[in-house]
This record gives sequence, structure tokens and C-alpha cells, in this order.
Amino acid sequence: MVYQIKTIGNNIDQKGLSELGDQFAIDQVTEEKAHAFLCRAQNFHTYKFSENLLAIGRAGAGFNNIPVEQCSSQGIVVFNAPGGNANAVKELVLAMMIFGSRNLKPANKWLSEQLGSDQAIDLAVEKGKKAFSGSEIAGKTIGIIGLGNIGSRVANDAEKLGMKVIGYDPYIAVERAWEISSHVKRVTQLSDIFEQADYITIHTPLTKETRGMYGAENFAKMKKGVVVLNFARDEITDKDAVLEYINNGTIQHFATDFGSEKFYHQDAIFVTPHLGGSTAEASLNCTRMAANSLKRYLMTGEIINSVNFPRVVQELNSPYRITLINKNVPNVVANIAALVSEQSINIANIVNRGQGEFAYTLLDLDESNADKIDALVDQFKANENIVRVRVIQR
Ligand SMILES: NC(=O)C1=CN([C@@H]2O[C@H](COP(=O)(O)OP(=O)(O)OC[C@H]3O[C@@H](n4cnc5c(N)ncnc54)[C@H](O)[C@@H]3O)[C@@H](O)[C@H]2O)C=CC1
Ligand SMILES: O=C(O)C(=O)COP(=O)(O)O
Repeated sequence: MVYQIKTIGNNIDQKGLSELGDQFAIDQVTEEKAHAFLCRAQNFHTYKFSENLLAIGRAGAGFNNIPVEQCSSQGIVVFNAPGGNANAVKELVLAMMIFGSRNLKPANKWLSEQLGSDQAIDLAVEKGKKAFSGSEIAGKTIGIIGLGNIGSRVANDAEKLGMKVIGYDPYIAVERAWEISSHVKRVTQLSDIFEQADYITIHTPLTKETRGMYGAENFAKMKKGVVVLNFARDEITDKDAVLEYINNGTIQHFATDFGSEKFYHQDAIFVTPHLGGSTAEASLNCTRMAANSLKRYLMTGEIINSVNFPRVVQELNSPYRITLINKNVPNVVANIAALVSEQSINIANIVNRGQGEFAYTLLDLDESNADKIDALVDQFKANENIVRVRVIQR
């Protein structure tokens, strides 16, 4: 079987796709006929997914561009590439902190307005540069909201650069907690970040809680002269609040990865065009990770790095594996077992894991008779609690 992968958009790293191998064809069919999409931040919220679509690989971290609940209910597994671009974002954030502290944007603008001979410019520079004297990050306090793949790296490197680091993350993953330097102080109140930090950076997904987190309520708690960064998601920022707190002298510099006309032509604001994850290394990492997850899912039914289904890893030693995406309701597993038994088939292995409203079931069968497998598949397809059925032959 050849699996049809459709890349969406033009910024998928081509080298990363070589992971897929011979059993995969890239961009040979229309979106309608593809088994899987591989994408970056393109918005899928208005998409109508075809019944042929089994999976979406997001070659990046954030997946708010994908209607995940709709995908779950259509039996589409969504994968992302956790950590694949974290170093890229971390480097840009550290650069932007220093960029802001040293007034490089207004300084560069002022310099480009100095005309004449090099000697004349030199004279103007030595006279005028004191207006752009900045401050150093060493010894200052950075407050980090979200200590995941990116936030934990920012925390550790900021500490190495001599900063005092405080972090807020009520949902921190155990693996990340282990990776973070013991010098990083965890705070349990978001207000501690806004009250204590000289630099504030956010590295969370866009959620109900984080939407508008950079807004007047939290900004009112900030110290004067703070540098604020948003390289997470646009909707975290209330733009009018940023302008208000720049104008009243609280925010010295605001750096964001998300463009808005409101932010152009402002000396205290530096905007990058969503470049956080845009390095050669990150693009390759993320495409490789997403491609590998798609390959594993399509070929073996195993799920790793999915955002809407649990991790399920199980070696296939039987002639057939049936994978089911089913509603996470009582008795489904018993019904599945009953349908298998009606066909007089023996179950070699069954794994069923739920996540929210849906669950994933791997059913390995001690049966080589294709007709019996087909009959069972028909039964599963007719079951109202089962939304997706696939057969994988060893
Ligand atoms: N500008 C860019 O190009 C990029 C932006 N991003 C954005 O950054 C976000 C974070 O990326 P990663 O660190 O890789 O994700 P991650 O999933 O490793 O970490 C996110 C962290 O945020 C924490 N969190 C969730 N809700 C929170 C809340 N209300 N308050 C405090 N912490 C909270 C989680 O517990 C987790 O530790 C992504 O979701 C994406 O939106 C990610 C990569 C590139
Ligand atoms: O990984 C993320 O969440 C990002 O925002 C990066 O998006 P991109 O892959 O550069 O379109």
C-alpha cells in the first residue's frame, strides 16, 4: 500500500520528508484523496476534511490552527512536533530581550537619519548616542509564563546569562520540571510574574486562560521600565493595553512575533513576522518528527506525539491489527470483544486508551482468514460508537 501525503503550504522542509520512505507518495493526489496532511501554521478552521483523511502532522508546536475536536469526532489523529522548534524560539527570545534593553530599534532608526560624510556621522554619533544608553540583562529578573519546551530552555539560558529567573506554570510536565535549573524559582501566582519581573516572556499555548493574558489587568501590576515579549500567540496580547502601557511609561519595550498595523511605526515595539520557529534546523526537526509520527501511525497504528489521542505503542506480532477510534463511553470494549467473538476470532492483544470524548483501540487478532476479518470490519463500521476503522496486515 502506498500512503498519500499532501503537504499544505509551501514551507515544509523537503529534507525532512525523506524520512517517509518508499511507501509514501508526496503531493501526488488532491487534498480530497490524501491519507494525511503535513502542515505548519496554516488555518484549518474553515476546512471540510474528506473521509479519506486519517491524520494531520503539524510540523511545529502550536496546534490552535487545527480544529482538534472536529478532527477527533471524524477519527482524524492530529500530531505535532513537541520541542522541535524550541531552541529556535529560545534563541530569538534571548536576542529580542537584549535588543529591547539596548534600545537598538530607535538607535538604528536615529543613525539612519544621520547623513553626510563618515566623519560627520561619527561626530553626530558620539554626541547623540547617550540618548540610547541601555541596560544589561545580568542581575535583572525575568518572569517566564509557561515552562514547557521553550520556557524551560529560556529559563535555563537566562540563568546562565546571570539573570534571576522566576517561572509560572500550574500545569508543568514532570519531564520539564526535571530539566529546569534548581536556581529557577517557581511562583504559584501569575501576579508574582507581573509584579516582580524586569523582563516578561510567555511560552504557553493559546487557551481560554492565556487569551488576553497580556492585558490591562496584569499590566497594571508591572514595574516601570519592563520589557515584555510575546513569541507564543497573537491573541495573548491586548494590543490597546500594550499601547496604553507604553504611553504611560510602564513598558519600555515590547517585542512580538505577530504583526499588526497598530504596532508599526512605534519606537518601543519590535515586530517579527512569525519567525520564532523559522530556522533551517527547526524546520527540519519538526518535519522529521511529524513525518515519523505519521509514518508510524499509518503503517503500524501506533500513536506518539498526538494532541488528540493518547500514546499507544504496541508491537504487532499477529497477522492482522484492527485500529478503532471510538466514543469514550461505557461498554465499548465489551462490545468490541463480543463482535470479535461472534466471528470466532481470538484476540491476541487489545489496548484501549481514552482521552476526553474519544478513545483509541488496537486490536491484534490471531486470525489469517481475510474474509473473517472483512466481516468483522463491517460489523465495526456499522457500530454507532465507532468512528474510524482501519486494518493493518503484518
Ligand atoms: N513564534 C513561533 O514561531 C512559535 C510559537 N510557539 C508557541 O509557543 C507555545 C509554547 O510552545 P512549547 O513550549 O513548545 O509548548 P509546550 O507544550 O512544551 O509548553 C507549553 C507550556 O505552557 C504551560 N501552560 C499552559 N497553560 C498555561 C497557563 N495558563 N499558565 C502558565 N503556563 C501554562 C504548559 O503547562 C506547558 O508547560 C506553543 O503552543 C505555540 O503557541 C511555539 C513554537 C514556535
Ligand atoms: O510551532 C509553532 O507553534 C509555531 O508557531 C511555528 O509556526 P510555523 O511552523 O513557523 O508556521
